[in-house]
Amino acid sequence: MAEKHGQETSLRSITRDEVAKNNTEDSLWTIVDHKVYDLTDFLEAHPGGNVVLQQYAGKDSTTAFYNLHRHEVLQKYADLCIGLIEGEKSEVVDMKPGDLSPVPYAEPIWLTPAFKSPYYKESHRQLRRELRVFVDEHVKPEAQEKEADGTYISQELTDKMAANNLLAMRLGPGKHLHGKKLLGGVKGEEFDYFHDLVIAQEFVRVNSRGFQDGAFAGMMISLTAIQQWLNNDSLKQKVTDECLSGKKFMCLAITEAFAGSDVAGLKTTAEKTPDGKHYIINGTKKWITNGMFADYFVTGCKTSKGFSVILIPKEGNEDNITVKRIKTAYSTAAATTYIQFENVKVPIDHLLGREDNGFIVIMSNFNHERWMMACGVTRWMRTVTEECMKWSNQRLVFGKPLNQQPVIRQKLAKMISLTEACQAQLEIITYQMNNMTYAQQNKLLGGPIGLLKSYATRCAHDIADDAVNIFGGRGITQGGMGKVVEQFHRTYKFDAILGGTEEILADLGVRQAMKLMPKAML
Ligand code: HEM
Repeated sequence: MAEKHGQETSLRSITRDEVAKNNTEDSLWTIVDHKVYDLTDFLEAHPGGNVVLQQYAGKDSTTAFYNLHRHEVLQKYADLCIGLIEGEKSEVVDMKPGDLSPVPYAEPIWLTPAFKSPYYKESHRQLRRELRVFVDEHVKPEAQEKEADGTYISQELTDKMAANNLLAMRLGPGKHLHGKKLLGGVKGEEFDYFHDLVIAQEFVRVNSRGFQDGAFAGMMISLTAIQQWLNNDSLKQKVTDECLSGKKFMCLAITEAFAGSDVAGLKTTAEKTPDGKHYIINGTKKWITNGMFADYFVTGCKTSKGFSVILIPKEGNEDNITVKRIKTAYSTAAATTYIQFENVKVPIDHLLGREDNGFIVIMSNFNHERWMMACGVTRWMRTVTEECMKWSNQRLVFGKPLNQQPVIRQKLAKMISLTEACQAQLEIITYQMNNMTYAQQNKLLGGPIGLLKSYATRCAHDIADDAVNIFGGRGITQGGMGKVVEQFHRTYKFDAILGGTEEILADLGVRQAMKLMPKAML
């Protein structure tokens, strides 16, 4: 059996003449990137069939191979490699866990050699370095498996993330991190919104949209509200500990079949019992991410004079809560759920904030959620741009690489520019977040963050569109060369809808600006 791909020094040296002699189905060798692969026993198993392999028997198939396969195929089938061509060295970049991509624009400017940024300190760089290794080694393999089979994050991975305080870091900066030592040796106290940005963008690199949302998004957008608004301190501590240690899962249950962004139109009711000690909750919720396996539901309800947010534990209410899976455009790994609450009884100290004042609870929570989505979709856009840069470089059309066509270069220029513009705007806003109190952020950043998310998802729309055209049939095929582009094109709309639609957020940005308008005349 051959050594793992990349360990060239231990590979046997083989001449091209020797390879040429192994050109029958009884012994079929081929050369890819100066390495020799024995495909004799792979002929029948090859997904592209045996005929194409026979056409390259004994020959160098490097160009043909990269015209049709991702490099990861060679990493997966490393055992087929039997040697290295004498006097030659492989040239294709063999990425290891944690590596930065050498493709231009595949990394943000602050991670590009020789470029500088005023925003990132050594601790951001250290966190990113260690986190990328963690994500590549532990999260990516499971994410891709679950994305494909539609099942949920494993307890083993959840535990690993909890042990490294990764669940806690998803909530952003705050007291919940104080006293903790984080990846890269970062102290919990120094964790700021740029660390938060690093976390958000590195996780997106698993390229598994459904899994990513199912595993992390629900808790990220609901536990923050518990921290800020739940009045019962011991309950707050208990729930926070359970969720951040990965023992329990939480989701945010606001939207219904009846209303999404229009919170006033919600129909789930919470009525007080005659003794005033409990709420009785009745109603339904729709599109609730990770609701299938949630232990806690942070739920929007109509109360006597308005809208309130209440924490509903599943424990004790098992017979009164039903969950049904909703199939959406993304993988069922997201655990998107239709929920019914039927006479669910919870003590009144499970209320967040004040009764009938739930609007502020939801609104104050939105800034971080929307900013986080802008971090994510911007990073996705970058990954898709990288895919297009690579593909147009290796794909041969009309006898030359695709990127020799000016029309393709125009598309790449647009993709790069849109991605860099979003990242730049994101970093400017992140810097403001770092220098404002929570109250100032609520007052001043709702509009700018709304405009940022709305613009980023519009850019995602354009990038998805161009990327599919660059990839052709592969851009609409799950698996193989176009798999990342296909997934992005299928799922980028989630960012345009979740957490406030593109239109509502654009409008919010302008309305907030209008409120600040002085009596200035032309
Ligand atoms: C080390 C050698 C090779 C391995 C391990 C390999 C493996 C694979 C795998 C896993 C696929 C499934 C699609 C994907 O995941 O990308 C595939 C598809 C395919 N392979 Fe190979 N392959 C090898 C060499 C070749 C060669 C030399 C040719 C000849 C040109 C070839 C032609 C094809 C074709 C035509 C497809 C279908 C691609 C498509 O649907 O777009 N393969 N191969």
